[in-house]
Amino acid sequence: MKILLTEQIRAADAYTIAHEPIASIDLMERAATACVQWLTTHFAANIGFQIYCGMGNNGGDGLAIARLLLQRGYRVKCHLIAYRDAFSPDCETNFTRLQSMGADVQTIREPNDFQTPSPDEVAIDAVLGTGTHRPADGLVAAYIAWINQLPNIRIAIDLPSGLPADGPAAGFLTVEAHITLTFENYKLNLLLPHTGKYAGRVHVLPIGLNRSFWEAADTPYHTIDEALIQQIYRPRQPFTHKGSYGHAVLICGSKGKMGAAVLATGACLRSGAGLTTIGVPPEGYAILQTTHPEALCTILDPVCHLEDVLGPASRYRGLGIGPGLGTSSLALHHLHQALDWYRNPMVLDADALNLIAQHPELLTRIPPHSLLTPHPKEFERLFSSAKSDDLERLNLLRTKARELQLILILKDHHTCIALPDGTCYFNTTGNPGMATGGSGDVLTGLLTGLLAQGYEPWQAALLGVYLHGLAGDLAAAAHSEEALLAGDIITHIGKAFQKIYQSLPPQKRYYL
Ligand SMILES: NC(=O)C1=CN([C@@H]2O[C@H](COP(=O)(O)OP(=O)(O)OC[C@H]3O[C@@H](n4cnc5c(N)ncnc54)[C@H](OP(=O)(O)O)[C@@H]3O)[C@@H](O)[C@H]2O)[C@@H](O)CC1
Ligand SMILES: Nc1ncnc2c1ncn2[C@@H]1O[C@H](COP(=O)(O)OP(=O)(O)O)[C@@H](O)[C@H]1O
Ligand SMILES: [K+]
Repeated sequence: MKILLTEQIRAADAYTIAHEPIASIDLMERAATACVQWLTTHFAANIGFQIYCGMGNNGGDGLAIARLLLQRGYRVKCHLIAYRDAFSPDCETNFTRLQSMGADVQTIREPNDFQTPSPDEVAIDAVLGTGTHRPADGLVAAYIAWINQLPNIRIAIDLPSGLPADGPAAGFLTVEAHITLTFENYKLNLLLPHTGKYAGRVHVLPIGLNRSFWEAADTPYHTIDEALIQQIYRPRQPFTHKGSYGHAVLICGSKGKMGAAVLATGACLRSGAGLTTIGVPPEGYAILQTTHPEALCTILDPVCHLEDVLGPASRYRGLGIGPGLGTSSLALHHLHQALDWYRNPMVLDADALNLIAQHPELLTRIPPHSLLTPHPKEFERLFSSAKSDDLERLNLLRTKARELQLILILKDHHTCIALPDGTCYFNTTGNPGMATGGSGDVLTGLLTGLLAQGYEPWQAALLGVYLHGLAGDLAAAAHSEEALLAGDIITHIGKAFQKIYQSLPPQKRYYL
């Protein structure tokens, strides 16, 4: 789904109002209703809400939420942060509607007016949304500093107040939300690490903005959604055999790091690849043969040529190299060999990327449309000009993907996939439980196995990253985020495939 920038969101809003037809006040009511539905599903009727509203449309949402919660019998106290003189028209309408119910709205004109709520009440932040275009100051800044020090749960509406939807945000004082209920789709700054951290857990609430406008909007940024995955994913067909699903080869592992090879192999096997061969150092042979009897195993010694031990490259449809490989001269030898032998799109991860960072001349030898899966540190090593600024790094990612004709997968909470045509896809599956050693090795195995099955490299990237996060979410649901192990992600790949399958429209569900 496309990620629209602030001006486009405003235009989508206006287009929906003109073409649906729906009045802007009714669109606000839809947004507030979606929030109230979420809130009443997650909070029992004895919970009290303190709602902090601004004077623009974000504030209008807050006032409408207050009215709808009151109508459902919740305890609600509403506060108007009077940081300017005039309401936006829809905000004023909702202010009047709330007052006409006899609701008490406290007007806050200066910092001394803030009243400390009871700690068990939920604070709703509806002061600023997508209208934010400058750092908060005055009363708004005082509100943000005040609310951030409360022990209460903070739920932001659309955006944490103070955070612009996109564009630079360094030095912007921002509400630190625990939960953000955002409308229609993610805003760019919710997906980037230095700004997204203010949003807490993000839930996207559809409010039915006009689809034809959305689809026509021009933006390089997308989120990977279920609809896109449904187009990519191909269920297996009956009259097929292991040769139909390709032969994957993994070159991984070194002494003390065979776990990475074991994890990558396990994920590759679970991806659905027809055959998986793993090339390991001599000391890894017994380990791999024991842990994964389903995989073929070949010893790669210091003098071997891949052609001699693995046969012609044309036998394979996917190659993954890097997890646990180390950066020794032997590892470098294997990387050179892989680049000479296998001339099709491959997956490069971990130590393969560290070796390339040490020998940048190798970058131009990588087959076009290969998948590189750096985490932020590896990305920085690869492209030393990488900055810590999120937007600069995002631009660099896109530039390098275009320049080198590679698929760059920058792993993070919202992994970002930059394609050679300059488009970017952010993943929305996955959770912090996956911040544990070996999760990335699992991704490499999955991606290699999908390439082997004949998915186009961009399809393998999007499906693999989504599936990896989904398996991680299912694993976290089973084990908790804390106790999640990389191996649990592999165990849940099957359930993740089933979930994708079950989401398909009936005409694409060939088996039950
Ligand atoms: N399109 C949708 O999907 C729908 C959107 N809806 C809702 O509308 C929200 C956007 O509302 P909005 O445009 O009225 O802006 P909002 O964020 O309320 O700010 C108000 C004004 O504050 C000002 N201002 C800016 N920065 C500031 C600062 N740092 N400190 C102080 N003031 C600052 C600035 O005014 P200016 O300074 O330019 O005069 C700005 O115009 C959106 O987030 C969503 O909640 C839904 O109701 C319906 C569907
Ligand atoms: N907080 C998080 N939220 C979602 N996914 C995460 C989070 N932390 C890590 N991950 C995912 O886990 C994987 C970690 O990869 P990596 O750092 O290479 O691990 P390793 O080298 O230990 O295998 C990536 O796919 C990343 O997106
Ligand atoms: K807000």
